[in-house]
Amino acid sequence: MILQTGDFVLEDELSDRAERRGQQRVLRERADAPRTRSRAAEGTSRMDCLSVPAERTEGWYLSLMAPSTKGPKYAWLDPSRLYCNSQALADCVKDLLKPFQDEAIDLVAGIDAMGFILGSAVATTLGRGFLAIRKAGHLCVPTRTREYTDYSGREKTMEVRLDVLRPGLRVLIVDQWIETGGTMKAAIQLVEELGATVAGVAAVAIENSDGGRWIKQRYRHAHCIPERLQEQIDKQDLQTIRTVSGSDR
Ligand SMILES: O=P(O)(O)OC[C@H]1O[C@H](OP(=O)(O)OP(=O)(O)O)[C@H](O)[C@@H]1O
Ligand SMILES: Nc1ncnc2[nH]cnc12
Repeated sequence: MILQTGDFVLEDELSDRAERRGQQRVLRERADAPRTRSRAAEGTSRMDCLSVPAERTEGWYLSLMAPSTKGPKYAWLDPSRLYCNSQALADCVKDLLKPFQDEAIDLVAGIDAMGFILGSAVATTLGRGFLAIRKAGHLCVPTRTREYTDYSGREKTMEVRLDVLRPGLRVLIVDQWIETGGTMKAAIQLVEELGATVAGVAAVAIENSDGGRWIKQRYRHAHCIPERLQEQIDKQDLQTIRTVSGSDR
């Protein structure tokens, strides 16, 4: 299968990650793409990451995500580009908070690393504090740790300090993305093992993987993917990152 996104095509190609998912996409420059611009230059001229459309349709800011040009060992999209746009970040946070309007939340926990950005924006908007759930090896205080495996297939460890979470505390856990769900599931376990309650889970996207569904079935959750795009996210096949909002900006 070949999908076109502006001057790039996404081609099927074999790899470890592809074998796990049964398919693979790698960005390649289109043969008919203008030759005068470098890929990096194309990335910046393709879409001004600071501009805001006159009409902000549902999920408009998703078009600001940059696709991976680095291959299967990397996350397939990079939402960090949408955080550069203050309106996009504000709208993303607003969307993530919609399901929690009537929910008591005492604290927002964000997962290392990109979950810190979104999580702290959510916490500030909500007027709550922020707890960092860290990849192991950084906290210089007593912690509880948990092993997990994420989309990369690698075994990892995350940890949280022991002196914040306690029974009765309602926590919203935020991360950038849920792919296999391994990372979020480990964070949920840490929060619950320390006696606190998971009030909900929020991420830019929650893929309908086994782990993603496990989370969706058990916890109040929020994400930013309009229903019509969820299938493309699940197939890791977002057909156009430039025009998801309906406007070719
Ligand atoms: O659902 P999973 O398969 O467990 O994957 C989800 C995790 O992967 C990404 O982080 P990543 O480790 O790629 O990058 P980061 O440390 O920069 O946030 C994402 O932000 C989640 O934390
Ligand atoms: N940021 C991300 N984008 C796409 N897929 C991911 N899987 C894990 N993190 C991801």
